[in-house]
Amino acid sequence: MTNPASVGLTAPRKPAVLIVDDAPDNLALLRTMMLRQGYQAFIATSGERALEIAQRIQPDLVLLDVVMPELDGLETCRRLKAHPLTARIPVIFMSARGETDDIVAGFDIGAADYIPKPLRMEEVCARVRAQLRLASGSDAQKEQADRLRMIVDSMDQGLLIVERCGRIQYANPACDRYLGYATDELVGRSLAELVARQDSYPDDCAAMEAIGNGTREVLIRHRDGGLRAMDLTMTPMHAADGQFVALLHDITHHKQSEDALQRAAMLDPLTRIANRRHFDAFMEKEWQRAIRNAQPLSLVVLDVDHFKLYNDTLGHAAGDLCLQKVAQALEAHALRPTDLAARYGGEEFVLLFGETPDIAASRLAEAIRTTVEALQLPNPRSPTSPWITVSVGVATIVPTQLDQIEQLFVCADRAMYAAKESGRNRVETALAGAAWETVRNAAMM
Ligand SMILES: Nc1nc2c(ncn2[C@@H]2O[C@H](COP(=O)(O)OP(=O)(O)OP(=O)(O)O)[C@@H](O)[C@H]2O)c(=O)[nH]1
Repeated sequence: MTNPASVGLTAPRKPAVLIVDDAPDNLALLRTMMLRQGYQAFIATSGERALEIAQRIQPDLVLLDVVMPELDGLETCRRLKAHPLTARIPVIFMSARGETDDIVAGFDIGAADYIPKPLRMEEVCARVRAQLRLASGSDAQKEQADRLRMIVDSMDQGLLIVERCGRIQYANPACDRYLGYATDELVGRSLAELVARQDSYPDDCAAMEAIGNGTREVLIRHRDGGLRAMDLTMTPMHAADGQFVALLHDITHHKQSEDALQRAAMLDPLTRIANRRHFDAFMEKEWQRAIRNAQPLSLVVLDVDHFKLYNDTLGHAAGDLCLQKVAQALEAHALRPTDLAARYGGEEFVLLFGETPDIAASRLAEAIRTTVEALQLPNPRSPTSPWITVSVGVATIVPTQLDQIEQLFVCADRAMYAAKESGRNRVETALAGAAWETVRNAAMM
């Protein structure tokens, strides 16, 4: 029943009471009483007429005589309850018969109350008042429930009501999109099952405890088998002990762009190989690992020969392309997870080879040098070669806590400059044994 007064959208209107009785005296008396109570009063002298009026005006209450010719009160009430427009209108029976069967039958078909005849007007008024109060209360409740349902149904976030052990009691329509299951398929499943976990828990309760209260980032197993990154917020429902409201917010796109940003921050934009920042961080980790495992670490520093001439002859754009090709050739030689090729700046590149002794590193450096030369990128004015070539310095160390990364760079740089000085397009290896000790001692002084 949509009584605008209970919705609170318009000015309160007087409750409307439909009085149905085949006795005109009764009708007149009741009508007067209802008007005096401040209600609108409508009258009908037969069941058929009552049904018509009720559908048209949808009163807030019907006072219905049981004994009437043709359509009696019981049948009228049954039809009122069967019609969607009038089903929720409270009906109070009035009957002189007072027989238990009638009273029971009346309540069974949905009557709200029963008043025996002869009518005592004060009692009639009190019962009408009570029923109107009840009806307006349940209207307001329904209104509130409808509004809540509308909000939950139209939410973009997934909302679940979950028991302490993770059993899902309710899921809103957004969960379908988030998890790939229709809402009724989710009811009864365990939320813990849907959350991908690294560790194993003895049971779902333990898993739910691990998920815990508050917001955390989780990977949700979608029905299609894929994993989706989501924020899961678990809030205990104080009104329902042991139950939680779980809110799911998809952050996959956010995570993807975050990952893309992170990856971009590690790459050199021109050559798409690692940049200096990434290389330095990688070097730091490999350095510490080499100390722990007492393993050799080799650094290769590489500089393009006569690159200024190349740029001046063929233009800066061709120079950029050349650097990209050299970078690809380098990266093709950094194959292990402990290897990394990076552009260190300008036309200078570096490669780190973890767990690689000097002989193997020199061989790798030589392979890189020949690969670049074999690219046959013409460098027409180079006095060294008709092609682009590189000068390469290699340094190897088994680092200890006493050593510093800079020492290794200094050695590899010196070797690279030595390669330049001795004619370019060659590999020079720095510091074996005593020579390395000289640098090590010099660094410690
Ligand atoms: N096209 C291009 N050129 C660059 C880039 N970064 C540095 N260069 C150029 O690389 C050249 C390096 O020149 P130099 O340091 O004089 O050395 P070089 O000509 O290679 O001579 P050697 O190293 O002695 O063999 C300069 O002309 C820089 O402008 C870049 O990103 N793109």
